[in-house]
Amino acid sequence: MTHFPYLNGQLHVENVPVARMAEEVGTPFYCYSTAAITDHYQAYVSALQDLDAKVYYSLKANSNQAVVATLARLGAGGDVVSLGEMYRALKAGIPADKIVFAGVGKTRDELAEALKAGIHQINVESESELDTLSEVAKSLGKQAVIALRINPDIDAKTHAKISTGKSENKFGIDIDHAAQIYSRAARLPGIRVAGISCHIGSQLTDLTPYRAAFSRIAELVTSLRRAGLPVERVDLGGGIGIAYRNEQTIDLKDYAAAVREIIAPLGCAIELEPGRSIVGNAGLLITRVINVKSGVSRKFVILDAAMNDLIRPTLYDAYHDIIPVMQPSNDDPVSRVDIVGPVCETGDRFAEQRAMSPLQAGDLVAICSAGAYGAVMASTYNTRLPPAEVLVKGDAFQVVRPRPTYDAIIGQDSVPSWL
Ligand SMILES: Cc1ncc(COP(=O)(O)O)c(C=O)c1O
Ligand SMILES: N[C@@H](CCCC[NH3+])C(=O)O
Repeated sequence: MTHFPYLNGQLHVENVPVARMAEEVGTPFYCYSTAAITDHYQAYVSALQDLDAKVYYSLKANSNQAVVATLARLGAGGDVVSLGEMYRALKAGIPADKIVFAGVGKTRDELAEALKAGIHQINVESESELDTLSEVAKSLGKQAVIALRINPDIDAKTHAKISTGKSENKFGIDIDHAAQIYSRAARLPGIRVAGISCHIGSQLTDLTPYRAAFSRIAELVTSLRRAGLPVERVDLGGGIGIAYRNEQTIDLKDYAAAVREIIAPLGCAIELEPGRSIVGNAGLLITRVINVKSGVSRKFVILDAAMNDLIRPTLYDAYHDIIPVMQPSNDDPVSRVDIVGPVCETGDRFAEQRAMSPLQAGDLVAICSAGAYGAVMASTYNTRLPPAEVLVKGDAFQVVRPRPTYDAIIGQDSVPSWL
C-alpha cells in the first residue's frame, strides 16, 4: 500500500488526503494512483527486459481514458475486446499498430473497423471466424494479421467464472485442431497468420497452469514449424493474479523465468496482455457510511456504494479489504459486521462478518484493490448513479469521469408517441 499511505492519521492516495477528495467529489468514487499504475507496468518491463516481449494492457480491466493514456505514455500497447475498447485505446493515444483485438464473438463490423484502423493483430478464436475475417479482409482489399487463439485444455485453478482455458470454456480453438486450422489459415486469402495466442484465465495465483500452457504452446509451435509453417509471434495473454488479502500470488520474476525457459527458445516475438495486475492494486473505491443498523443476529454497516458500483463480491464472492479513511488506533475495539450497500438484493454485500474497528454514519471507508473490473463493470441498477472516477498524481487530483446527473440517465429513455 505504498501509494495509499496513512499520513497524520488519514488515508492518502499518493500525497492527496482521501477525505479532501471526498469533500470535493462526493461519494462514492473510484480513485486511481498514477504512480501505482506506472510501477506495476514498469515491473513487467523490467522483469521481461531481456526477452523480446511487449505489453498490451488489457483495457477490459479499466478503460478510463486517463488510465489508458497513462499507460499509452509509458509505451504500452492495448488489448481490446470490442470496437468500443478499440476506439478508447486509439483516443487515449495507443497507436493502431500497438493494438491487439481478442474476443470470442467479434462481429463483421468490428473486424472491418479493426482492419481499416490497421491494428497490430487480431486473435482469431474459431474456424468460422477465420472464414469471416478472410471474406471481410478480401472485400476491403486488406490483409488481416492474425494469431490463432488456442484452448490448451488446462485448468487455471481460478474462479470458474473467469477460467478460460478448459475445453468446456467457450474460448479459443481446441489445441488438437489448431495445427490443421493454422495450416488452413496460412492458405486463406486476406489472412497472414503470424502466430499463436492463449489466455487461460484471470486472477491466477499459481504458476503451474501457466507452465503447462506454455509447454503446450511450445509443442504446437515446434510441430507447426516442422510442417513448414512459420510462427513469428506468441501471445501469452494476461491473468496474473493480485493479492486481495495478502495471499501469495505469482511473482513476476518467476513468471518471466518460465517464459524464458519454455517460450523464449522458440525465438518468437512475445506478447502479453495483463490487465488486473497493472491496475487492480492501483485503485480504491471510496464510500461513506450511510447508517449502522443493529439487527437481532447481525450488525450491518450500510455504505453509499453498492453492487452496482463494484460487483465483484456479489458476482464472484470476491474478497476486498475494507479500511477506514481515518486511521483506527490500536486500542479501538474490533467487532464483526456485515458491510452492505443500499441495493434491494441480499447479495449486495461487500463483506460478511468482517472484523472492523467502530464505524458510524458519515465515516469514510476505502474498498481496496478496486482498480480492475470495478468501474468498468458498474451499472445504474436501482437508478443509482455510477461512481465518479478520480486520478491522482503526486499532489494533484482530477475527476476523470464525473458522476452523471439523474437527468442524463433518465433522459436516455423515451416514451413512444403511440403510447
Ligand atoms: C483475452 C484476454 N486477455 C487478457 C485478459 C486480461 O486478464 P487479466 O486482467 O487477468 O490480466 C483477459 C481477461 O481475463 C482476456 O480475456
Ligand atoms: N471481471 C472479472 C475478470 C474477468 C476477466 C475477463 N477476461 C473479475 O473481476 O475478476
